[in-house]
Amino acid sequence: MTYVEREIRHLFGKAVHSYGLIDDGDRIAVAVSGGKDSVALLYLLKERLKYIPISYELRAIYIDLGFDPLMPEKIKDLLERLEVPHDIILTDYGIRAHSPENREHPCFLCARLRRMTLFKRAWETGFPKIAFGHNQDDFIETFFMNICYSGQTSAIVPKQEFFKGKITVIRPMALIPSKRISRFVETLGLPHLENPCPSAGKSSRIHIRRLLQELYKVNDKIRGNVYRAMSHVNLEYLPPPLEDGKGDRKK
Ligand SMILES: Nc1ncnc2c1ncn2[C@@H]1O[C@H](COP(=O)(O)OP(=O)(O)OP(=O)(O)O)[C@@H](O)[C@H]1O
Repeated sequence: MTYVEREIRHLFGKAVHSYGLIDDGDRIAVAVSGGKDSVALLYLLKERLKYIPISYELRAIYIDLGFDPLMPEKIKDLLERLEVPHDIILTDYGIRAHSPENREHPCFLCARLRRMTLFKRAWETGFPKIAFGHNQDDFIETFFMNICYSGQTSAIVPKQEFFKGKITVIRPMALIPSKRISRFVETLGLPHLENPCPSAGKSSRIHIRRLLQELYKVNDKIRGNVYRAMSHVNLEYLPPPLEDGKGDRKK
């Protein structure tokens, strides 16, 4: 086994255990876009079943966004090669998000519609736990995006409940940097597809990504430190909200 394979399996297992992501008997819908992250996620979730004492059921869900008519067939082929039962849902969300009818950023509308459809299908098919392929860089970039563009300290989380616990979202790739996933996918020769979205690689996230890459070049500990900083918050050394009026943080 290569170093990257060992490393990825270790980080994946660490996230699953530390954040309590998977229970015996879970029925997990895996949100698969066909990109490297979600393909690696599906592969790792399936592979783990062979050597862990608990069991769970997997079902992949792909939401086609209407950009490329060949995509659904390509995804079907990919999911058949990975031997995972799947649902392919055809929509025009990507096209609608890029049409003049939409006044907001295409990514906002598209992501919202995609998520709603994913939740609905997962719930209807009896797979109330949904796994997403967000990697460690996605966590960090979202953290900086929210600070820079929304003025709030928040990010995405490894485990989150919706609708009073009816749906649980998990992100088992939380501790794995994007580049390591690419290396893993290439080493194992896992099938994956390019994202056909015209906005892919054009969002304001790219500026943040470039900035962070520069920082990581200076010191490779920065990535891990930023990730840790998201769960080590010292509120006493952060200014209270201005609207509070008393200079105190509400208890
Ligand atoms: N069209 C889709 N259908 C189903 N799930 C999706 C789709 N697009 C994205 N997802 C899910 O949302 C996660 C984050 O989406 P994002 O657009 O940030 O993809 P990404 O970082 O390029 O990941 P990937 O390499 O898996 O495409 C994906 O890893 C996947 O789990």
